[in-house]
Amino acid sequence: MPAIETTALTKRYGEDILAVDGLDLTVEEGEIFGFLGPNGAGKSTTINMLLDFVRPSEGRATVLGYDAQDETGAIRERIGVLPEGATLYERLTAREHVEWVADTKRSTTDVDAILDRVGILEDADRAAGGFSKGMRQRLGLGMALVGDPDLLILDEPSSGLDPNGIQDMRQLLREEAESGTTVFFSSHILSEVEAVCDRVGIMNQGRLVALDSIATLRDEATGEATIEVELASPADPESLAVDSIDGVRGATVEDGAVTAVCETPGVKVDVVRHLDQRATVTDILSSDTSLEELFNQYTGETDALPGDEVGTPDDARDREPEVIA
Ligand SMILES: Nc1ncnc2c1ncn2[C@@H]1O[C@H](COP(=O)(O)OP(=O)(O)OP(=O)(O)O)[C@@H](O)[C@H]1O
Repeated sequence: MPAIETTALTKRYGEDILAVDGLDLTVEEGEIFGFLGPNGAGKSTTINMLLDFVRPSEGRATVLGYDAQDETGAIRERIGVLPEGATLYERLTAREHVEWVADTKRSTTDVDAILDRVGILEDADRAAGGFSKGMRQRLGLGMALVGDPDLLILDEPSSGLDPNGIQDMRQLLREEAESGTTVFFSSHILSEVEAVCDRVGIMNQGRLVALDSIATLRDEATGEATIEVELASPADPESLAVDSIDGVRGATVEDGAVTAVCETPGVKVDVVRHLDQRATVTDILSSDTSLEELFNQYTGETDALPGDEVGTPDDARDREPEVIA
């Protein structure tokens, strides 16, 4: 049974806004799934439909096998949720917040252990009203962990966290997944999800434009890679003949520095071997498609767009103007 399954899930706001456009998505049990997309892509709206905070215009969704609209009680008991901008009660302490969720879920969870896991045990008896953004986020995450949920749904979980907090959060998500919990979380930063996710889905303008592991998405992207090789002494470009290497799109030789643009990252090794036979290589600098470039390719920010079975950014860009960004 998939942890989450949506079928043609659609949400319109009024006549003009198509926030989620026929989403078909399956998240398997035990996965850490990153739900990516730029601002306004439809991530929160999708999550809100899974949680029945928002009713779909069309289509349906199941969560842990239950209908997301008709069986919300059964779902709530088994999931943990960190909604976007989680609301806290200013006068309640951190401990009282977690206890309150435990009561609602009829869970005998160890409240202190949870507060410790999210790094706010020392502040357990302070009112949440005085908490920083990061502490609020940690508390929200703690509330989501109550009752050892089978599925965690987290909307932008690292929002407001400092680098240490982001690191702690990643660790916590990994631990949860190791214990069998499915983790579904949204983010608009690709590098943030790369460290923890098994698969990612990239949303753009309400549609899923990519769905795979980041490694595969990288392969499907342009794959272009650049290598710079420093030689011990200036060399004659003709004698180096870097252009003649299979898979090299273009090369420049300036004094002792050779720069080659390769069709795929694998060609970089051929360039180094080739040069090493003709000159003395003293240094190598290499770069692949950056995560940001990759993300931009899928969300239509550049001209070089990778194809994808699920849909392409071209489709997204070509749609009718009533579809908002
Ligand atoms: N209640 C609403 N009424 C009208 N439009 C809405 C409403 N909620 C969301 N939208 C619109 O739907 C689109 C998708 O928004 P959504 O919040 O789902 O995007 P997102 O991917 O979560 O973005 P972000 O990363 O900024 O949180 C946006 O254009 C947004 O303005």
